[in-house]
Amino acid sequence: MFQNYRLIWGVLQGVERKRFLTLIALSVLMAAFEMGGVAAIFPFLALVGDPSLIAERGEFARLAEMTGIEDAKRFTAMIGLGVLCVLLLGMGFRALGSYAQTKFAMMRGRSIARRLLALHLHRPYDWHLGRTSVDLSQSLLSEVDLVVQQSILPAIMLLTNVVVALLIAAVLFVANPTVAATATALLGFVYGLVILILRRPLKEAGAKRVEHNQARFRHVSEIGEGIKELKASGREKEALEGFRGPAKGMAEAHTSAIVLGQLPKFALEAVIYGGFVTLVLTSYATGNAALAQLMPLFGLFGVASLKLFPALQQIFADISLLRFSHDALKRVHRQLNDDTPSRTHLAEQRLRLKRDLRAEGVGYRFTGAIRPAVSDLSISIPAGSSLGIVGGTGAGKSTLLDILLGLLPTQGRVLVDGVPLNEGKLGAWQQNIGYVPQAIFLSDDTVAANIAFGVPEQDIDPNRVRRVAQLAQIHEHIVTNLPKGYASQVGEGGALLSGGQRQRIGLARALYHDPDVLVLDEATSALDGPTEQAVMNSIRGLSGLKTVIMIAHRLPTVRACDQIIMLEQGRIVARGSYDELLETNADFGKLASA
Ligand SMILES: Nc1ncnc2c1ncn2[C@@H]1O[C@H](COP(=O)(O)OP(=O)(O)OP(=O)(O)O)[C@@H](O)[C@H]1O
Repeated sequence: MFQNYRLIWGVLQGVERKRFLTLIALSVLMAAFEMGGVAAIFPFLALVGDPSLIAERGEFARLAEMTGIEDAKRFTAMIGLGVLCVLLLGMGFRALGSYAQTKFAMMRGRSIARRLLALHLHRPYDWHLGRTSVDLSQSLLSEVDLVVQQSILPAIMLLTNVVVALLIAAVLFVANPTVAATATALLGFVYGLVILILRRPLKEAGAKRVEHNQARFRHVSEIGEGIKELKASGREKEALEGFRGPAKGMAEAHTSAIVLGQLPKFALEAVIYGGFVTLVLTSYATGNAALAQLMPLFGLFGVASLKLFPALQQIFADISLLRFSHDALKRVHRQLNDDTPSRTHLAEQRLRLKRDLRAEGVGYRFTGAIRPAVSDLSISIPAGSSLGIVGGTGAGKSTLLDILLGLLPTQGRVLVDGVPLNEGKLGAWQQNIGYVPQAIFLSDDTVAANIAFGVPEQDIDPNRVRRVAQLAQIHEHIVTNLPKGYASQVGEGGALLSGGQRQRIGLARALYHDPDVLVLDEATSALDGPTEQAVMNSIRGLSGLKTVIMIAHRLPTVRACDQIIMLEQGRIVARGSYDELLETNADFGKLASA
Protein backbone atom coordinates (compact mmCIF):
# COMPACT_ATOMS: atom_id res chain seq x y z
CA MET A 1 0.00 0.00 0.00
CA PHE A 2 2.84 2.40 0.79
CA GLN A 3 4.09 1.45 -2.64
CA ASN A 4 0.86 2.91 -4.02
CA TYR A 5 1.70 6.25 -2.44
CA ARG A 6 5.20 6.07 -3.93
CA LEU A 7 3.75 5.29 -7.35
CA ILE A 8 1.16 8.10 -7.09
CA TRP A 9 3.96 10.49 -6.15
CA GLY A 10 5.82 9.33 -9.27
CA VAL A 11 2.74 9.83 -11.45
CA LEU A 12 2.20 13.41 -10.23
CA GLN A 13 4.22 16.39 -11.41
CA GLY A 14 5.62 19.53 -9.68
CA VAL A 15 2.53 21.63 -8.90
CA GLU A 16 0.32 18.53 -8.62
CA ARG A 17 2.54 17.19 -5.85
CA LYS A 18 2.19 20.46 -3.94
CA ARG A 19 -1.59 20.28 -4.29
CA PHE A 20 -1.55 16.65 -3.19
CA LEU A 21 0.27 17.65 -0.01
CA THR A 22 -2.11 20.58 0.53
CA LEU A 23 -5.06 18.22 0.26
CA ILE A 24 -3.54 15.92 2.81
CA ALA A 25 -3.13 18.89 5.18
CA LEU A 26 -6.77 19.73 4.47
CA SER A 27 -7.67 16.16 5.36
CA VAL A 28 -6.16 16.57 8.81
CA LEU A 29 -8.12 19.79 9.29
CA MET A 30 -11.32 18.07 8.17
CA ALA A 31 -10.66 15.29 10.63
CA ALA A 32 -10.13 17.83 13.44
CA PHE A 33 -13.53 19.37 12.73
CA GLU A 34 -15.07 15.95 12.73
CA MET A 35 -13.53 15.21 16.10
CA GLY A 36 -14.62 18.60 17.47
CA GLY A 37 -18.23 17.67 16.76
CA VAL A 38 -17.89 14.33 18.53
CA ALA A 39 -16.04 15.78 21.52
CA ALA A 40 -18.68 18.49 21.96
CA ILE A 41 -21.39 15.84 22.43
CA PHE A 42 -19.91 14.63 25.70
CA PRO A 43 -20.43 17.76 27.86
CA PHE A 44 -23.84 18.30 26.26
CA LEU A 45 -25.08 14.85 27.21
CA ALA A 46 -23.56 15.20 30.67
CA LEU A 47 -25.56 18.38 31.11
CA VAL A 48 -28.77 16.75 29.94
CA GLY A 49 -28.21 13.92 32.43
CA ASP A 50 -27.39 16.23 35.34
CA PRO A 51 -28.49 19.93 35.13
CA SER A 52 -26.78 20.69 38.44
CA LEU A 53 -23.48 20.58 36.51
CA ILE A 54 -24.16 24.19 35.45
CA ALA A 55 -23.25 25.29 38.92
CA GLU A 56 -20.72 22.52 39.71
CA ARG A 57 -18.50 22.67 36.61
CA GLY A 58 -16.37 25.76 36.26
CA GLU A 59 -16.56 26.10 32.44
CA PHE A 60 -20.40 25.81 32.49
CA ALA A 61 -20.66 28.33 35.31
CA ARG A 62 -18.42 30.80 33.48
CA LEU A 63 -20.39 30.36 30.24
CA ALA A 64 -23.70 30.87 32.08
CA GLU A 65 -22.34 34.02 33.64
CA MET A 66 -20.97 35.33 30.33
CA THR A 67 -24.20 34.71 28.44
CA GLY A 68 -26.45 35.62 31.33
CA ILE A 69 -28.50 32.44 30.79
CA GLU A 70 -28.93 30.98 34.24
CA ASP A 71 -32.02 28.87 33.54
CA ALA A 72 -30.95 25.18 33.23
CA LYS A 73 -33.29 24.33 30.34
CA ARG A 74 -32.38 27.40 28.33
CA PHE A 75 -28.68 26.89 29.05
CA THR A 76 -28.86 23.24 27.95
CA ALA A 77 -30.71 24.28 24.79
CA MET A 78 -27.99 26.83 24.06
CA ILE A 79 -25.23 24.24 24.50
CA GLY A 80 -27.20 21.82 22.28
CA LEU A 81 -27.45 24.49 19.61
CA GLY A 82 -23.73 25.15 19.90
CA VAL A 83 -22.95 21.44 19.51
CA LEU A 84 -25.23 21.29 16.48
CA CYS A 85 -23.42 24.26 14.95
CA VAL A 86 -20.01 22.61 15.45
CA LEU A 87 -21.35 19.38 13.90
CA LEU A 88 -22.89 21.24 10.96
CA LEU A 89 -19.74 23.28 10.45
CA GLY A 90 -17.73 20.05 10.47
CA MET A 91 -20.04 18.52 7.89
CA GLY A 92 -19.94 21.61 5.69
CA PHE A 93 -16.17 21.71 5.91
CA ARG A 94 -15.99 18.04 5.11
CA ALA A 95 -18.27 18.50 2.08
CA LEU A 96 -16.03 21.29 0.78
CA GLY A 97 -12.94 19.22 1.45
CA SER A 98 -14.42 16.23 -0.37
CA TYR A 99 -15.20 18.46 -3.32
CA ALA A 100 -11.60 19.71 -3.43
CA GLN A 101 -10.24 16.17 -3.12
CA THR A 102 -12.54 14.70 -5.76
CA LYS A 103 -11.92 17.56 -8.17
CA PHE A 104 -8.16 17.21 -7.74
CA ALA A 105 -8.30 13.48 -8.42
CA MET A 106 -10.62 13.82 -11.44
CA MET A 107 -8.53 16.57 -12.99
CA ARG A 108 -5.56 14.27 -12.77
CA GLY A 109 -7.45 11.98 -15.14
CA ARG A 110 -7.26 14.71 -17.72
CA SER A 111 -3.65 15.72 -17.07
CA ILE A 112 -2.26 12.18 -16.84
CA ALA A 113 -4.03 11.06 -20.03
CA ARG A 114 -2.80 14.18 -21.81
CA ARG A 115 0.78 13.57 -20.66
CA LEU A 116 0.60 9.95 -21.76
CA LEU A 117 -0.65 11.03 -25.18
CA ALA A 118 2.02 13.74 -25.48
CA LEU A 119 4.77 11.27 -24.53
CA HIS A 120 3.42 8.79 -27.06
CA LEU A 121 3.34 11.38 -29.82
CA HIS A 122 6.84 12.65 -29.12
CA ARG A 123 8.54 9.28 -28.93
CA PRO A 124 10.92 8.59 -31.82
CA TYR A 125 9.39 6.74 -34.76
CA ASP A 126 11.52 3.62 -34.25
CA TRP A 127 10.10 3.33 -30.71
CA HIS A 128 6.62 2.96 -32.24
CA LEU A 129 7.68 0.18 -34.60
CA GLY A 130 6.35 -3.12 -33.40
CA ARG A 131 4.01 -1.48 -30.87
CA THR A 132 0.29 -1.40 -31.32
CA SER A 133 -2.07 1.45 -30.52
CA VAL A 134 -4.01 -0.95 -28.26
CA ASP A 135 -1.56 -0.31 -25.41
CA LEU A 136 -2.12 3.41 -25.68
CA SER A 137 -5.90 3.28 -25.94
CA GLN A 138 -6.13 0.88 -23.01
CA SER A 139 -4.00 3.16 -20.83
CA LEU A 140 -5.65 6.38 -21.94
CA LEU A 141 -9.25 5.26 -21.94
CA SER A 142 -9.39 2.74 -19.17
CA GLU A 143 -6.38 2.49 -16.87
CA VAL A 144 -6.09 6.22 -16.22
CA ASP A 145 -9.74 6.33 -15.10
CA LEU A 146 -9.12 3.42 -12.79
CA VAL A 147 -6.00 5.05 -11.40
CA VAL A 148 -7.89 8.27 -10.71
CA GLN A 149 -10.97 6.70 -9.16
CA GLN A 150 -9.40 3.76 -7.41
CA SER A 151 -5.88 4.95 -6.58
CA ILE A 152 -5.50 8.71 -6.30
CA LEU A 153 -8.91 9.44 -4.77
CA PRO A 154 -8.81 6.52 -2.28
CA ALA A 155 -5.21 7.43 -1.35
CA ILE A 156 -6.36 10.88 -0.23
CA MET A 157 -9.58 9.59 1.35
CA LEU A 158 -7.65 6.91 3.21
CA LEU A 159 -5.48 9.49 4.95
CA THR A 160 -8.54 11.59 5.87
CA ASN A 161 -10.32 8.59 7.30
CA VAL A 162 -7.28 7.33 9.19
CA VAL A 163 -6.89 10.73 10.87
CA VAL A 164 -10.66 10.87 11.60
CA ALA A 165 -10.53 7.40 13.16
CA LEU A 166 -7.44 8.21 15.23
CA LEU A 167 -8.81 11.49 16.56
CA ILE A 168 -12.20 10.00 17.43
CA ALA A 169 -10.43 7.12 19.14
CA ALA A 170 -8.40 9.68 21.09
CA VAL A 171 -11.62 11.35 22.31
CA LEU A 172 -12.94 7.98 23.40
CA PHE A 173 -9.69 7.28 25.27
CA VAL A 174 -10.02 10.54 27.17
CA ALA A 175 -13.65 9.73 28.02
CA ASN A 176 -13.08 6.17 29.14
CA PRO A 177 -9.64 4.62 28.63
CA THR A 178 -10.66 1.06 29.58
CA VAL A 179 -13.62 0.80 27.26
CA ALA A 180 -11.77 2.59 24.46
CA ALA A 181 -8.68 0.35 24.83
CA THR A 182 -10.81 -2.81 24.75
CA ALA A 183 -12.72 -1.59 21.73
CA THR A 184 -9.51 -0.57 19.92
CA ALA A 185 -7.84 -3.91 20.60
CA LEU A 186 -10.90 -5.82 19.45
CA LEU A 187 -11.46 -3.72 16.34
CA GLY A 188 -7.77 -3.68 15.52
CA PHE A 189 -7.61 -7.46 15.75
CA VAL A 190 -10.70 -8.10 13.60
CA TYR A 191 -9.68 -5.46 11.15
CA GLY A 192 -6.06 -6.59 10.82
CA LEU A 193 -7.19 -10.17 10.34
CA VAL A 194 -9.62 -9.27 7.56
CA ILE A 195 -7.02 -7.17 5.75
CA LEU A 196 -4.47 -9.95 6.03
CA ILE A 197 -6.88 -12.53 4.62
CA LEU A 198 -8.13 -10.36 1.76
CA ARG A 199 -4.99 -8.61 0.55
CA ARG A 200 -3.78 -11.38 -1.75
CA PRO A 201 -7.14 -12.09 -3.48
CA LEU A 202 -7.62 -8.34 -4.00
CA LYS A 203 -4.21 -7.93 -5.59
CA GLU A 204 -4.81 -10.95 -7.80
CA ALA A 205 -8.20 -9.60 -8.91
CA GLY A 206 -6.47 -6.31 -9.82
CA ALA A 207 -3.79 -8.04 -11.88
CA LYS A 208 -6.42 -10.15 -13.66
CA ARG A 209 -8.45 -7.02 -14.43
CA VAL A 210 -5.49 -5.39 -16.22
CA GLU A 211 -4.82 -8.59 -18.15
CA HIS A 212 -8.45 -9.09 -19.23
CA ASN A 213 -8.85 -5.43 -20.05
CA GLN A 214 -5.85 -5.62 -22.34
CA ALA A 215 -7.32 -8.66 -24.09
CA ARG A 216 -10.67 -6.85 -24.46
CA PHE A 217 -9.09 -3.77 -26.05
CA ARG A 218 -6.94 -5.88 -28.35
CA HIS A 219 -9.90 -7.95 -29.46
CA VAL A 220 -12.15 -4.97 -30.20
CA SER A 221 -9.35 -3.19 -32.05
CA GLU A 222 -8.69 -6.30 -34.16
CA ILE A 223 -12.38 -6.56 -35.01
CA GLY A 224 -12.33 -2.92 -36.12
CA GLU A 225 -9.29 -3.40 -38.31
CA GLY A 226 -10.29 -6.73 -39.78
CA ILE A 227 -14.05 -6.20 -40.14
CA LYS A 228 -13.99 -6.75 -43.90
CA GLU A 229 -12.12 -10.07 -43.70
CA LEU A 230 -14.32 -11.15 -40.78
CA LYS A 231 -17.56 -10.46 -42.61
CA ALA A 232 -16.35 -11.75 -45.95
CA SER A 233 -15.41 -15.07 -44.38
CA GLY A 234 -18.52 -15.19 -42.14
CA ARG A 235 -16.53 -15.30 -38.89
CA GLU A 236 -18.72 -12.96 -36.81
CA LYS A 237 -19.58 -15.77 -34.38
CA GLU A 238 -15.93 -16.56 -33.63
CA ALA A 239 -15.19 -12.86 -33.18
CA LEU A 240 -18.04 -12.60 -30.68
CA GLU A 241 -16.86 -15.73 -28.87
CA GLY A 242 -13.35 -14.31 -28.62
CA PHE A 243 -14.70 -11.31 -26.71
CA ARG A 244 -16.56 -13.46 -24.20
CA GLY A 245 -13.54 -14.68 -22.22
CA PRO A 246 -11.87 -11.34 -21.46
CA ALA A 247 -15.22 -9.58 -20.89
CA LYS A 248 -16.25 -12.27 -18.40
CA GLY A 249 -12.83 -12.19 -16.72
CA MET A 250 -13.04 -8.43 -16.35
CA ALA A 251 -16.55 -8.62 -14.86
CA GLU A 252 -15.44 -11.34 -12.45
CA ALA A 253 -12.41 -9.34 -11.32
CA HIS A 254 -14.62 -6.32 -10.58
CA THR A 255 -17.17 -8.50 -8.76
CA SER A 256 -14.42 -9.97 -6.56
CA ALA A 257 -13.10 -6.53 -5.73
CA ILE A 258 -16.55 -5.18 -4.80
CA VAL A 259 -17.56 -8.23 -2.73
CA LEU A 260 -14.21 -8.52 -0.95
CA GLY A 261 -14.35 -4.79 -0.20
CA GLN A 262 -17.72 -5.20 1.53
CA LEU A 263 -16.93 -8.28 3.61
CA PRO A 264 -15.36 -6.46 6.57
CA LYS A 265 -18.48 -4.34 6.96
CA PHE A 266 -20.33 -7.22 8.56
CA ALA A 267 -17.44 -8.18 10.83
CA LEU A 268 -17.02 -4.60 12.01
CA GLU A 269 -20.73 -4.14 12.52
CA ALA A 270 -20.83 -7.21 14.73
CA VAL A 271 -17.87 -6.00 16.81
CA ILE A 272 -19.09 -2.43 17.26
CA TYR A 273 -22.72 -3.13 18.09
CA GLY A 274 -21.92 -6.32 20.01
CA GLY A 275 -19.39 -4.38 22.09
CA PHE A 276 -21.90 -1.63 22.77
CA VAL A 277 -24.59 -4.03 24.00
CA THR A 278 -22.04 -5.88 26.14
CA LEU A 279 -20.99 -2.60 27.71
CA VAL A 280 -24.58 -1.68 28.61
CA LEU A 281 -25.39 -5.12 29.95
CA THR A 282 -22.22 -5.39 32.02
CA SER A 283 -22.77 -2.01 33.64
CA TYR A 284 -26.40 -2.87 34.25
CA ALA A 285 -25.71 -6.31 35.71
CA THR A 286 -22.85 -5.30 37.97
CA GLY A 287 -24.80 -2.25 39.12
CA ASN A 288 -21.53 -0.33 38.89
CA ALA A 289 -23.18 2.82 37.83
CA ALA A 290 -26.57 4.28 37.44
CA LEU A 291 -27.81 4.30 33.88
CA ALA A 292 -28.23 8.08 34.05
CA GLN A 293 -24.54 8.45 34.88
CA LEU A 294 -23.56 6.24 31.97
CA MET A 295 -25.77 8.18 29.57
CA PRO A 296 -23.12 10.66 28.42
CA LEU A 297 -20.65 7.85 27.87
CA PHE A 298 -23.14 5.82 25.84
CA GLY A 299 -24.09 8.92 23.87
CA LEU A 300 -20.47 9.64 23.16
CA PHE A 301 -19.84 6.08 22.04
CA GLY A 302 -23.02 6.16 19.97
CA VAL A 303 -22.00 9.29 18.10
CA ALA A 304 -18.41 8.11 17.89
CA SER A 305 -19.46 4.86 16.30
CA LEU A 306 -21.70 6.77 13.93
CA LYS A 307 -18.59 8.59 12.80
CA LEU A 308 -16.01 5.96 13.58
CA PHE A 309 -17.81 3.12 11.88
CA PRO A 310 -18.10 4.78 8.45
CA ALA A 311 -14.50 5.97 8.78
CA LEU A 312 -13.29 2.43 9.50
CA GLN A 313 -15.48 1.05 6.76
CA GLN A 314 -14.13 3.63 4.33
CA ILE A 315 -10.56 2.86 5.40
CA PHE A 316 -11.04 -0.73 4.44
CA ALA A 317 -12.78 0.16 1.17
CA ASP A 318 -9.89 2.52 0.30
CA ILE A 319 -7.28 -0.13 1.10
CA SER A 320 -9.19 -2.61 -1.08
CA LEU A 321 -9.34 -0.16 -3.97
CA LEU A 322 -5.64 0.64 -3.63
CA ARG A 323 -4.75 -3.04 -3.75
CA PHE A 324 -7.11 -3.70 -6.64
CA SER A 325 -5.79 -0.79 -8.71
CA HIS A 326 -2.13 -1.41 -7.88
CA ASP A 327 -1.28 -3.08 -11.20
CA ALA A 328 -3.06 -0.44 -13.28
CA LEU A 329 -1.21 2.28 -11.34
CA LYS A 330 2.09 0.48 -11.88
CA ARG A 331 1.39 0.30 -15.59
CA VAL A 332 0.53 4.02 -15.91
CA HIS A 333 3.54 4.91 -13.74
CA ARG A 334 5.81 2.82 -15.97
CA GLN A 335 4.48 4.43 -19.13
CA LEU A 336 4.84 7.94 -17.73
CA ASN A 337 8.35 7.29 -16.48
CA ASP A 338 9.64 5.35 -19.46
CA ASP A 339 12.95 7.09 -20.11
CA THR A 340 12.87 6.71 -23.90
CA PRO A 341 13.94 10.13 -25.13
CA SER A 342 11.10 12.25 -26.45
CA ARG A 343 11.30 15.18 -28.78
CA THR A 344 8.88 17.73 -27.41
CA HIS A 345 10.04 20.94 -29.08
CA LEU A 346 8.16 21.38 -32.28
CA ALA A 347 9.86 23.80 -34.62
CA GLU A 348 7.98 26.95 -35.46
CA GLN A 349 9.80 27.63 -38.71
CA ARG A 350 10.29 25.06 -41.43
CA LEU A 351 13.74 24.15 -42.69
CA ARG A 352 13.64 25.12 -46.36
CA LEU A 353 15.42 23.14 -49.05
CA LYS A 354 17.12 25.49 -51.52
CA ARG A 355 20.12 23.65 -52.94
CA ASP A 356 20.12 19.93 -52.36
CA LEU A 357 19.27 17.05 -50.06
CA ARG A 358 22.14 14.62 -49.56
CA ALA A 359 22.54 11.30 -47.85
CA GLU A 360 26.13 10.31 -47.04
CA GLY A 361 26.80 6.71 -46.05
CA VAL A 362 23.40 6.28 -44.42
CA GLY A 363 22.29 2.93 -42.99
CA TYR A 364 19.83 1.37 -40.58
CA ARG A 365 19.38 -2.06 -39.04
CA PHE A 366 16.04 -2.93 -37.40
CA THR A 367 16.24 -4.36 -33.91
CA GLY A 368 16.64 -8.12 -34.17
CA ALA A 369 17.32 -8.08 -37.94
CA ILE A 370 20.24 -10.15 -39.24
CA ARG A 371 21.38 -7.60 -41.79
CA PRO A 372 20.85 -3.87 -42.21
CA ALA A 373 17.76 -2.82 -44.20
CA VAL A 374 19.85 -0.01 -45.73
CA SER A 375 23.60 0.14 -45.64
CA ASP A 376 26.27 2.69 -46.55
CA LEU A 377 24.10 4.46 -49.07
CA SER A 378 24.90 7.86 -50.58
CA ILE A 379 22.76 10.00 -52.83
CA SER A 380 22.28 13.62 -53.82
CA ILE A 381 18.90 15.08 -54.76
CA PRO A 382 19.02 18.62 -56.17
CA ALA A 383 16.22 20.91 -54.95
CA GLY A 384 13.30 20.95 -57.37
CA SER A 385 14.28 17.61 -58.97
CA SER A 386 12.56 14.26 -58.68
CA LEU A 387 13.94 10.95 -57.46
CA GLY A 388 12.33 7.57 -58.09
CA ILE A 389 13.24 4.64 -55.83
CA VAL A 390 12.62 1.18 -57.24
CA GLY A 391 13.59 -2.35 -56.26
CA GLY A 392 12.11 -5.68 -55.26
CA THR A 393 10.14 -6.22 -52.10
CA GLY A 394 12.26 -5.87 -48.94
CA ALA A 395 15.01 -4.05 -50.88
CA GLY A 396 15.01 -1.19 -48.35
CA LYS A 397 13.05 1.47 -50.25
CA SER A 398 10.75 2.48 -47.36
CA THR A 399 13.64 2.38 -44.90
CA LEU A 400 15.65 4.78 -47.07
CA LEU A 401 12.63 7.06 -47.26
CA ASP A 402 12.24 6.97 -43.47
CA ILE A 403 15.92 7.90 -43.09
CA LEU A 404 15.50 10.88 -45.43
CA LEU A 405 12.35 11.90 -43.55
CA GLY A 406 14.38 11.90 -40.33
CA LEU A 407 12.17 9.20 -38.80
CA LEU A 408 14.92 6.66 -38.22
CA PRO A 409 18.27 7.29 -36.57
CA THR A 410 20.97 6.60 -39.09
CA GLN A 411 24.62 5.91 -39.52
CA GLY A 412 26.24 8.48 -41.80
CA ARG A 413 24.56 11.83 -42.36
CA VAL A 414 21.58 13.42 -44.02
CA LEU A 415 22.33 16.98 -45.12
CA VAL A 416 19.87 19.71 -46.05
CA ASP A 417 21.69 22.35 -48.13
CA GLY A 418 24.93 20.99 -46.67
CA VAL A 419 23.75 21.29 -43.04
CA PRO A 420 23.55 17.95 -41.18
CA LEU A 421 20.12 17.07 -39.84
CA ASN A 422 20.33 16.71 -36.10
CA GLU A 423 17.83 16.34 -33.25
CA GLY A 424 17.28 20.09 -33.08
CA LYS A 425 16.48 20.42 -36.78
CA LEU A 426 14.26 17.39 -37.29
CA GLY A 427 10.99 19.14 -36.40
CA ALA A 428 11.74 22.01 -38.79
CA TRP A 429 12.71 19.57 -41.54
CA GLN A 430 9.59 17.44 -41.17
CA GLN A 431 7.41 20.53 -41.36
CA ASN A 432 8.73 21.05 -44.85
CA ILE A 433 7.68 17.60 -46.04
CA GLY A 434 4.39 16.52 -47.56
CA TYR A 435 4.11 12.78 -47.09
CA VAL A 436 1.69 10.53 -48.94
CA PRO A 437 1.69 6.97 -47.58
CA GLN A 438 0.44 3.82 -49.25
CA ALA A 439 -2.70 3.73 -47.08
CA ILE A 440 -4.27 7.08 -46.32
CA PHE A 441 -5.83 7.62 -42.93
CA LEU A 442 -9.08 9.60 -43.14
CA SER A 443 -10.90 10.98 -40.12
CA ASP A 444 -14.68 10.97 -39.83
CA ASP A 445 -14.97 14.58 -40.91
CA THR A 446 -15.63 16.69 -44.01
CA VAL A 447 -13.62 16.43 -47.21
CA ALA A 448 -12.21 19.93 -46.61
CA ALA A 449 -11.15 19.05 -43.04
CA ASN A 450 -9.48 15.90 -44.32
CA ILE A 451 -7.51 17.82 -46.91
CA ALA A 452 -6.45 20.50 -44.41
CA PHE A 453 -5.81 17.72 -41.89
CA GLY A 454 -5.05 18.97 -38.38
CA VAL A 455 -5.94 22.62 -39.16
CA PRO A 456 -8.73 23.94 -36.88
CA GLU A 457 -11.99 24.32 -38.83
CA GLN A 458 -12.09 28.11 -38.62
CA ASP A 459 -8.55 28.38 -40.02
CA ILE A 460 -9.11 26.22 -43.11
CA ASP A 461 -8.48 28.16 -46.31
CA PRO A 462 -11.17 26.99 -48.80
CA ASN A 463 -9.32 28.40 -51.82
CA ARG A 464 -6.20 26.51 -50.93
CA VAL A 465 -8.23 23.34 -50.34
CA ARG A 466 -9.76 23.68 -53.81
CA ARG A 467 -6.38 24.38 -55.43
CA VAL A 468 -4.64 21.34 -53.98
CA ALA A 469 -7.67 19.16 -54.76
CA GLN A 470 -7.37 20.25 -58.39
CA LEU A 471 -3.67 19.38 -58.36
CA ALA A 472 -4.49 15.96 -56.95
CA GLN A 473 -7.18 15.38 -59.62
CA ILE A 474 -9.99 14.96 -57.07
CA HIS A 475 -11.73 18.35 -57.37
CA GLU A 476 -14.12 17.26 -60.15
CA HIS A 477 -15.23 14.21 -58.19
CA ILE A 478 -15.83 16.27 -55.04
CA VAL A 479 -17.95 18.95 -56.66
CA THR A 480 -19.95 16.70 -58.99
CA ASN A 481 -20.43 13.44 -57.08
CA LEU A 482 -20.44 14.31 -53.39
CA PRO A 483 -23.76 15.62 -51.96
CA LYS A 484 -22.32 18.64 -50.18
CA GLY A 485 -19.10 19.08 -52.14
CA TYR A 486 -16.19 19.93 -49.85
CA ALA A 487 -18.55 19.96 -46.85
CA SER A 488 -19.51 16.30 -47.37
CA GLN A 489 -18.61 13.85 -44.64
CA VAL A 490 -16.19 11.17 -45.80
CA GLY A 491 -17.56 8.55 -43.37
CA GLU A 492 -15.48 6.76 -40.76
CA GLY A 493 -12.11 5.73 -42.25
CA GLY A 494 -13.17 7.26 -45.58
CA ALA A 495 -15.76 4.52 -46.13
CA LEU A 496 -17.57 6.63 -48.73
CA LEU A 497 -14.51 7.00 -50.93
CA SER A 498 -12.83 4.46 -53.17
CA GLY A 499 -9.18 3.49 -52.63
CA GLY A 500 -8.06 5.72 -55.50
CA GLN A 501 -10.12 8.67 -54.28
CA ARG A 502 -8.71 8.30 -50.77
CA GLN A 503 -5.23 8.31 -52.24
CA ARG A 504 -5.90 11.54 -54.08
CA ILE A 505 -7.27 13.15 -50.90
CA GLY A 506 -3.97 12.09 -49.30
CA LEU A 507 -2.02 13.78 -52.07
CA ALA A 508 -4.08 16.98 -51.74
CA ARG A 509 -3.44 16.86 -47.99
CA ALA A 510 0.31 16.57 -48.51
CA LEU A 511 0.21 19.61 -50.81
CA TYR A 512 -2.01 21.75 -48.54
CA HIS A 513 0.86 23.15 -46.46
CA ASP A 514 2.86 23.85 -49.60
CA PRO A 515 5.95 21.86 -48.58
CA ASP A 516 9.24 22.06 -50.50
CA VAL A 517 9.55 18.28 -50.47
CA LEU A 518 6.87 15.83 -51.56
CA VAL A 519 7.38 12.21 -50.55
CA LEU A 520 5.22 9.49 -52.08
CA ASP A 521 5.50 5.99 -50.67
CA GLU A 522 3.77 3.92 -53.34
CA ALA A 523 1.10 6.56 -53.16
CA THR A 524 -0.30 5.93 -56.61
CA SER A 525 -0.29 2.14 -56.55
CA ALA A 526 -4.04 2.00 -55.80
CA LEU A 527 -4.94 4.19 -58.77
CA ASP A 528 -6.03 2.85 -62.14
CA GLY A 529 -3.82 3.57 -65.13
CA PRO A 530 -5.50 6.74 -66.46
CA THR A 531 -5.98 8.26 -62.95
CA GLU A 532 -2.39 7.50 -62.05
CA GLN A 533 -1.29 9.16 -65.25
CA ALA A 534 -3.36 12.23 -64.46
CA VAL A 535 -1.96 12.43 -60.92
CA MET A 536 1.58 11.90 -62.17
CA ASN A 537 1.04 14.69 -64.70
CA SER A 538 0.04 16.98 -61.83
CA ILE A 539 3.13 15.99 -59.89
CA ARG A 540 5.23 16.56 -62.99
CA GLY A 541 3.67 20.02 -63.13
CA LEU A 542 5.39 20.71 -59.81
CA SER A 543 8.76 20.03 -61.40
CA GLY A 544 11.26 22.71 -60.50
CA LEU A 545 8.99 23.96 -57.70
CA LYS A 546 9.09 20.95 -55.42
CA THR A 547 11.56 18.21 -54.72
CA VAL A 548 9.75 14.94 -55.25
CA ILE A 549 10.89 11.59 -53.86
CA MET A 550 8.77 8.60 -54.73
CA ILE A 551 8.79 4.87 -54.28
CA ALA A 552 7.02 2.91 -56.97
CA HIS A 553 6.55 -0.72 -57.79
CA ARG A 554 5.41 0.02 -61.32
CA LEU A 555 8.23 1.44 -63.37
CA PRO A 556 6.06 3.69 -65.59
CA THR A 557 5.25 5.64 -62.42
CA VAL A 558 8.86 6.84 -62.12
CA ARG A 559 9.42 7.23 -65.84
CA ALA A 560 9.52 11.01 -65.71
CA CYS A 561 11.78 11.20 -62.63
CA ASP A 562 15.04 13.09 -63.16
CA GLN A 563 16.90 10.37 -61.30
CA ILE A 564 16.05 6.78 -60.48
CA ILE A 565 17.87 4.52 -58.05
CA MET A 566 17.40 0.79 -57.94
CA LEU A 567 17.91 -0.89 -54.58
CA GLU A 568 18.81 -4.45 -53.70
CA GLN A 569 19.47 -5.62 -50.15
CA GLY A 570 19.72 -2.07 -48.90
CA ARG A 571 22.27 -0.89 -51.46
CA ILE A 572 22.04 1.04 -54.73
CA VAL A 573 22.69 -1.35 -57.59
CA ALA A 574 21.89 1.06 -60.42
CA ARG A 575 21.23 4.77 -60.85
CA GLY A 576 20.41 7.10 -63.74
CA SER A 577 17.46 8.35 -65.75
CA TYR A 578 14.77 5.93 -66.91
CA ASP A 579 16.23 5.67 -70.41
CA GLU A 580 19.80 5.33 -69.13
CA LEU A 581 18.82 2.51 -66.82
CA LEU A 582 16.86 0.81 -69.53
CA GLU A 583 19.97 0.79 -71.68
CA THR A 584 22.56 -0.09 -69.06
CA ASN A 585 20.81 -2.37 -66.59
CA ALA A 586 19.42 -5.71 -67.62
CA ASP A 587 17.42 -6.19 -64.40
CA PHE A 588 15.80 -2.79 -64.81
CA GLY A 589 14.99 -3.72 -68.41
CA LYS A 590 13.37 -6.95 -67.23
CA LEU A 591 11.38 -5.08 -64.58
CA ALA A 592 10.23 -2.52 -67.15
CA SER A 593 9.06 -5.11 -69.62
CA ALA A 594 7.34 -7.10 -66.86
N1 LIG B 1 9.67 -2.78 -38.42
C1 LIG B 1 10.54 -3.64 -38.90
N2 LIG B 1 11.17 -4.50 -38.09
C2 LIG B 1 12.09 -5.37 -38.54
N3 LIG B 1 12.46 -5.45 -39.84
C3 LIG B 1 11.89 -4.63 -40.72
C4 LIG B 1 10.89 -3.68 -40.30
N4 LIG B 1 10.50 -3.01 -41.39
C5 LIG B 1 11.20 -3.50 -42.44
N5 LIG B 1 12.03 -4.47 -42.03
C6 LIG B 1 12.96 -5.24 -42.87
O1 LIG B 1 13.85 -4.33 -43.51
C7 LIG B 1 14.07 -4.70 -44.85
C8 LIG B 1 13.72 -3.53 -45.77
O2 LIG B 1 12.35 -3.26 -45.63
P1 LIG B 1 11.66 -2.09 -46.42
O3 LIG B 1 10.27 -1.99 -45.92
O4 LIG B 1 12.51 -0.88 -46.37
O5 LIG B 1 11.66 -2.67 -47.90
P2 LIG B 1 10.85 -2.16 -49.15
O6 LIG B 1 11.83 -2.17 -50.27
O7 LIG B 1 10.17 -0.89 -48.87
O8 LIG B 1 9.80 -3.34 -49.31
P3 LIG B 1 8.32 -3.34 -49.90
O9 LIG B 1 8.42 -2.94 -51.33
O10 LIG B 1 7.89 -4.74 -49.76
O11 LIG B 1 7.54 -2.38 -49.08
C9 LIG B 1 13.23 -5.94 -45.10
O12 LIG B 1 14.07 -7.06 -45.01
C10 LIG B 1 12.23 -5.93 -43.98
O13 LIG B 1 11.91 -7.24 -43.61
